[in-house]
Amino acid sequence: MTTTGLDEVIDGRVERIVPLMSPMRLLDELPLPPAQAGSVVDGRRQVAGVLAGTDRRLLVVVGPCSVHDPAAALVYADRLRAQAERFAEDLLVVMRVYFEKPRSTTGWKGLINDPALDGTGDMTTGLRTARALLLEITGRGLPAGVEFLEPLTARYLADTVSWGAIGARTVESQVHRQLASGLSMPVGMKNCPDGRVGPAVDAITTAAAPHVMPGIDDSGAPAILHTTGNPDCHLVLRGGGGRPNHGPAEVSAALAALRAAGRRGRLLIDCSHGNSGKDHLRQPLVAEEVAAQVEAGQRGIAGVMLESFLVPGRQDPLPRRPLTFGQSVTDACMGWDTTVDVLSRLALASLKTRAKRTGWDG
Ligand SMILES: O=C[C@H](O)[C@H](O)COP(=O)(O)O
Ligand SMILES: C=C(OP(=O)(O)O)C(=O)O
Repeated sequence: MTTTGLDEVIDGRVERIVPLMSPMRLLDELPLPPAQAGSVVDGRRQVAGVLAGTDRRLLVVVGPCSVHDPAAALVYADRLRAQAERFAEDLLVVMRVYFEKPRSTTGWKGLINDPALDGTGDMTTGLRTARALLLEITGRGLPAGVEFLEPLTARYLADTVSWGAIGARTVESQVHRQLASGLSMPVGMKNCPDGRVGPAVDAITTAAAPHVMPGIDDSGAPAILHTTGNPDCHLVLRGGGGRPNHGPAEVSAALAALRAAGRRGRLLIDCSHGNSGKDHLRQPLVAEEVAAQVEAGQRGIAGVMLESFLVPGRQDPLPRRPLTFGQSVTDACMGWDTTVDVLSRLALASLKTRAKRTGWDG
C-alpha cells in the first residue's frame, strides 16, 4: 500500500491557492452611493417595464463584447450617454459592461479573471477594476448590463447592475438558473449555442422559482442561500447551430414556446453572435430586420442587444504590441458611427410603432 500526503489527495492538481478579499471588503472600499443605488433600481424598474410592455420603448443593451481597458470603456460610456439622452423617448439604453467571458474551449476569460490579459489571473485587481468601472458608469446615469458567469463574483458587483444575462453556454446549468433566481435585476436567458430555445425557456421557468443553494455571504463565509425566484427573466434569441433565429418565423415560434410554458411573451434579439455569424458588418442588417418586424407590429420584441465599441472589428492581444484603443479583444464589434446609425434606426421603429398605437401619424 502506498502512503500519500493529504495535499496530494485533496489538491493534486491545484498548484496555488491565493486569498481573495471578501465581497464586504470590496463594497466598503468602493461603496455604491445612495443616489447611484437609486438609479440602479430605477434602471431595473425601467427594464422590467419595457419587458412587461408598460414602458413602450425598445430596450437596447449595447456595448463592447468585453471590457479589457476601463479608459476606453469610459470614453464609450460618455458617448453612449449622449445618445441615450438623445433617444430617451424611444429607447431605453443599457450599456453592456461584460467582464466575464464564457469560452467554447479556451481563451481570455475577461477582465475579472485576468485583468493583465497575460494569464497571471490577478482576480483581486480584476474585481476591484470591474467594480470601480461599474460605479463610474452608473454614476453617469447609464444603467449597466453584465453576464453573470462565476456565481461567486455576483456578490462583488450585482448591486451596481440593472440588467443581467445568463449566456448560451451556461443556460442549461442548474447552478446558473439558481443564481438568476436570487438576482435583483431582470435577467436575459440566451438560447443554446446549437440553436435550441427550449433550455432557455426552461431556465426562465426554473429561475422564477425559489431555490436553496450553497454560496457565500457578504463576509465571504460559506452560506446556504434561500432565493425568492426572479419573475423578470426573459428570452434572448442569439441564433446558433450555424443559423440565425431573429426572423419572423423563429420569433413567432419562440413566443409560442414561451406562452406554452406559461411565461410572459416578450423577448430580446441579440443582433450579434449566431444571428450575425459573428460578422460585425452584419449586425446593422440584423438590426434592420428586427426594426422592420417591430414596425410590422410584432409586439413580442422588447428590444435588442448590440456588440459595439469605439473602433470596428477585433484584435488579438500580442506580446510587446500595443493594443488599438477602443477595439474589442474578443468578438468583433460595430464601430461607433455605425452604432449611432443603428440606434437611430431602432429609435425610428420604436417611434413609428408607438405613434401607430396611439393613432398619431405626425
Ligand atoms: O461573446 C464572446 C464569445 O462569443 C464567447 O465568449 C465565446 O467565444 P469563443 O467561442 O471564441 O470561446
Ligand atoms: C458570450 C456571449 O453571448 P452568448 O452567450 O450568446 O454566446 C456574450 O454576449 O458575450
